[in-house]
Amino acid sequence: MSSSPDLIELVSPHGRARVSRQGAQVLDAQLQGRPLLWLSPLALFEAGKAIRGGVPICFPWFGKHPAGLPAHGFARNHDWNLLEQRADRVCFELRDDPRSRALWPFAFRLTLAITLDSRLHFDFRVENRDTQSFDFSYALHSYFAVGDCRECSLDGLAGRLRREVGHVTTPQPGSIALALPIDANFESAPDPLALHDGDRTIEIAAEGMRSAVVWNPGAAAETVADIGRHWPEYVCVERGNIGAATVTLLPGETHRAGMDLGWYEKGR
Ligand SMILES: O=P(O)(O)OC[C@H]1O[C@@H](O)[C@H](O)[C@@H](O)[C@@H]1O
Repeated sequence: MSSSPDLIELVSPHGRARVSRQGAQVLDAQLQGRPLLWLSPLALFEAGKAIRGGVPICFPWFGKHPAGLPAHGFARNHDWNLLEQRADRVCFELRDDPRSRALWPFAFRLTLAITLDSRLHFDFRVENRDTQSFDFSYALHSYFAVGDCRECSLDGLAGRLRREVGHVTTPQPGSIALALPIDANFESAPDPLALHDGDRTIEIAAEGMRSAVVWNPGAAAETVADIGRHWPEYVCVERGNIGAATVTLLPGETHRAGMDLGWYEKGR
């Protein structure tokens, strides 16, 4: 990918990250010399289309829309305004405009501040600027860079209700082994999650985001144009508020939430 004014590079003594103004999307990040987030080598950079990798923001709905509107909402496809930029921090906003109102008829303001220190922090706010209340769901859809997803496992969701199309909803019995494909929603997942990737553990902590989604399509993604043979290189573990955790905001109210990503060596 060539450098462009729409691409911002964050640098700290602990690592670096690249952020796209489209979607206020972190595209990739390295911490302590190792990749934390995965950007597909086959990612297509087409204006207004979702970029495969990093941390897209799904808003104001999550997943497929019942009326066929764009999956995961529009926030990831729109250019956000740059509010603040420092070496290790960037802050963006997205406000409603005629394009957003054609899809979701509300006045709103989102802000996303991304800070890189020894971890990667996201501070996400949604403000209702309308005269009526609205509901929304959202997720910070992180693609983590792993050695081989089939050898990874995820801890932190044991006992939480696991919802998956075509499966009975039951409590998650223990660790999730990512050797098998999964596309599961956990509407309540209050604890930090631990993604085990070989000799390291990636920690995914959130505040004010009750839900988690785990998506690992396995070999079925071979036919997806912007994933192809690279499917073993990532695991998606998302945090947000979806389903029963959908947020309602009255006029003038603001929803605040955060996510914090990092990794440590096993047996530290
Ligand atoms: O291809 P998209 O729109 O980015 O979605 C990717 C995946 O995103 C996940 O969050 C969903 O749970 C999956 O069902 C979906 O396939």
